[in-house]
Amino acid sequence: MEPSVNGLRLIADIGGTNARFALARDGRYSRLSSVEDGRYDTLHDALADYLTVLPVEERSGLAAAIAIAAPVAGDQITMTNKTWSFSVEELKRSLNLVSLTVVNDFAATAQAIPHLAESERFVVGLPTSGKGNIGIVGPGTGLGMSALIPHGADWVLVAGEGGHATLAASTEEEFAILQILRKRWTHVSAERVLSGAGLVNLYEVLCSIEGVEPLMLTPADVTRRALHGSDNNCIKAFEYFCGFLGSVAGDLALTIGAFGGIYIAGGILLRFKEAFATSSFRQRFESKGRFSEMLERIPTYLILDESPALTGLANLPINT
Ligand SMILES: Nc1ncnc2c1ncn2[C@@H]1O[C@H](COP(=O)(O)OP(=O)(O)OP(=O)(O)O)[C@@H](O)[C@H]1O
Repeated sequence: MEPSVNGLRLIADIGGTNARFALARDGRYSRLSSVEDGRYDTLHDALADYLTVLPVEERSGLAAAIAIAAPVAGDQITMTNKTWSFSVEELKRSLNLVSLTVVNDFAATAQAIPHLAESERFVVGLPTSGKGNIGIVGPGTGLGMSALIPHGADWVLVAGEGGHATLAASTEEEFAILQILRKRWTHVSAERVLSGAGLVNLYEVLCSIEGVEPLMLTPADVTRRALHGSDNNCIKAFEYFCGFLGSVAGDLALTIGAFGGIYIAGGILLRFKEAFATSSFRQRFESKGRFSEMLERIPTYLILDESPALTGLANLPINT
């Protein structure tokens, strides 16, 4: 990768709803700008708009690193929960960048973990520290998942698409919810309940179980009505959301042997850390039959930084 002319790195965290842009140098970033993706037709337009407000001396000869909510393999990238699609090579050329690195957004989030300040992670449950493999799971527009594996003094990033793995039920009530969701989609992935849209799906299913007509609610409406205690099905939707997340996070911990902990990212739960801490999340995380004792020793953290992927991109070991 070519270094930038002035040591600056353009970084961008592109989610299914929100895009965040900044300029990084020496592992830190500034000039943060957050916008809704919906304002632009293409990623090129969103990046070009950010670049135009930068002073000329900062915008020329830039190297760039982008974290995107999409599988990253090869030159052509297509976002999962958005219609944006682009060629890495063409984007680099059209924006006049000296280099462009594109990684999965949860790979960049994983890269941020060793750089998080104590104040940016909120412990949920009893164990407060651990050592070893780390798992990351994050409900936002979609459900991201990744792992960080220690390798000598370094880390190996593992980006996957675990949010699209099949969701399992652990109780009769969850089974009833899945039965209804299976009428909508033949494959019910974890993302169908563990995302903004997933909160609404849970609310609608709970209404249908009770035989009441659901209101047209946004994800933010569901959490607001849940936390105000004003709507029983919203309260239950939030509770099922946290319970399913505990189960999925526990599965990730078992799968990768995450003795270094599981980190919860994404733009939803950091707004509700107290309610999340008192939910069934941790009990469900540990509730893994004969392996409960193993889970009891694994810490779980909520990341309080809204875009840890930017910190990850600022620290990505590339030559800028
Ligand atoms: N107060 C809230 N309560 C519940 N959900 C919310 C709230 N505010 C926003 N959301 C939902 O959070 C989601 C956006 O999350 P986030 O900010 O992590 O977006 P993103 O980075 O674009 O997502 P992703 O990386 O998953 O593609 C949307 O589905 C939105 O409706």
